[in-house]
Amino acid sequence: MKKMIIHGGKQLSGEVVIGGAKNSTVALIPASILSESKVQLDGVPLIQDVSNLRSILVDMNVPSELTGTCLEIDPTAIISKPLPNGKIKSLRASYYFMGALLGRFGRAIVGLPGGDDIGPRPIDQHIKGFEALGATVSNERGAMFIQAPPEGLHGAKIYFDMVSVGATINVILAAVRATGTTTIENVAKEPEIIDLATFLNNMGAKIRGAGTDTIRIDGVPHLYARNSHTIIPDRIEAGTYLAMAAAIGNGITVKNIISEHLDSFLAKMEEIGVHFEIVEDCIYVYPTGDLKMVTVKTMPYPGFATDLQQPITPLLLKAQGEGMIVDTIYPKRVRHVPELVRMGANITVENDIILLHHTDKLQGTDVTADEIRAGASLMIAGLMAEGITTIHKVENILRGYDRVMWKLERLGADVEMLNEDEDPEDTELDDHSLVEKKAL
Ligand SMILES: CC(=O)N[C@H]1[C@@H](OP(=O)(O)OP(=O)(O)OC[C@H]2O[C@@H](n3ccc(=O)[nH]c3=O)[C@H](O)[C@@H]2O)O[C@H](CO)[C@@H](O)[C@@H]1O
Ligand SMILES: C=C(OP(=O)(O)O)C(=O)O
Repeated sequence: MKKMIIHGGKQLSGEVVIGGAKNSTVALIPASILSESKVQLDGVPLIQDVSNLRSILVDMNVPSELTGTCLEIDPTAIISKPLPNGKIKSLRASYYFMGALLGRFGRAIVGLPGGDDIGPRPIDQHIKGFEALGATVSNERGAMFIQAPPEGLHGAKIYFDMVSVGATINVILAAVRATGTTTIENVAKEPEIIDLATFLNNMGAKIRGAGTDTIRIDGVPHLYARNSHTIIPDRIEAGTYLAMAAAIGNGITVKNIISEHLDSFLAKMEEIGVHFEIVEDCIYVYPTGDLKMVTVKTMPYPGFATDLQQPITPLLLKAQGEGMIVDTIYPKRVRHVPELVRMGANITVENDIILLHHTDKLQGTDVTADEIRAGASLMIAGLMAEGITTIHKVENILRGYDRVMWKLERLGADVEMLNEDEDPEDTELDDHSLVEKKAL
């Protein structure tokens, strides 16, 4: 286990470049096994989730090579193998191997995914989609057994009961090589879904409507990757650095952003009173003055992302007045609150609503990152706080934030990462080599 030590209170400035979207990448890597030729992804974030997915590919005889941020995946000698345990449990998005294996081989045995504790995360809509395509699905000792009929999957009309990113992607992966036409209604509209559809269409798939409420897929028998695919920038990483820039920045430019993907977040920043300027794919955040407290309500895209409610919280603590955060996607996503309270934040949770009050100053202390965005929230709070903040379970941050230590240091932050049992005097770990070491 690792810990991050932050010597807080230093104003940050300069530039930070956003990496490829985690939530695209973790779908694109499983999707690559649908190709019958080599796949190349550009702009891959250097995160633990990517290392873990690559290690799952190895179990299927799919080698991959990471050069800088370019990942080449060779699925040409793939073998159909059950994946009931192991790395599957290490991340949520491993469930995309259900749809991808079903689409490629007509069968999948995949362990139930692990991942962050952010409240209940059922997969009933994924299963409903697979069944509509003709598959039989059973849960045996913690693994999903999914089997297409002897004649293969067939197109179907599917209506999701709720908007789900994961179910939308998983059913696309299964349906893309099915016979006939699949129509999925009430789908998620996230940019990462458009990214996946673009990737698959460039391999010969016929997917229309990604980014709208209804997706139509005409199944094709084979898919071949021919060009390299550049992953869209991570809008959640971008929002995290924008919130950090507003909270503790003395003028920061966040580069490689598609600002339209952050419309609801940027509207909220304006409402709070943050001044920023958008120039092409960069956003410059001015040092902030007086800020106004607001209410944040998370919604499916294009609404305010649940993944950004925690990163924006420390900034809101600087605002005058009282505010609240209502997470309609994950109402139990409040693991950061008791930790922020230990840092002196005036924040409470009542009936799953986070109540925010102006907080004059935060004080560094020992806190734990129980999940990725709670970790981001604590990281920003630690940078704002007086004294030293030690964040435990920092792996939860590294699983989804590209080269975070290096990026923070370049902004002028005084941060270091150590093994749990090490003293600050011992050798410091660097996040890049940490992730790289684990990459294959
Ligand atoms: C890898 C990835 O892209 N992760 C994102 C994805 O997670 P993920 O795809 O798991 O989240 P979903 O969009 O599926 O979840 C949305 C809501 O639907 C519920 N639900 C979902 C599926 C289902 O079968 N049944 C059901 O009840 C969930 O409990 C949740 O309340 O979208 C979330 C919501 O934007 C983000 O926080 C995650 O960062
Ligand atoms: C909850 C998240 O991711 P995952 O779905 O991979 O757990 C997240 O990125 O905030």
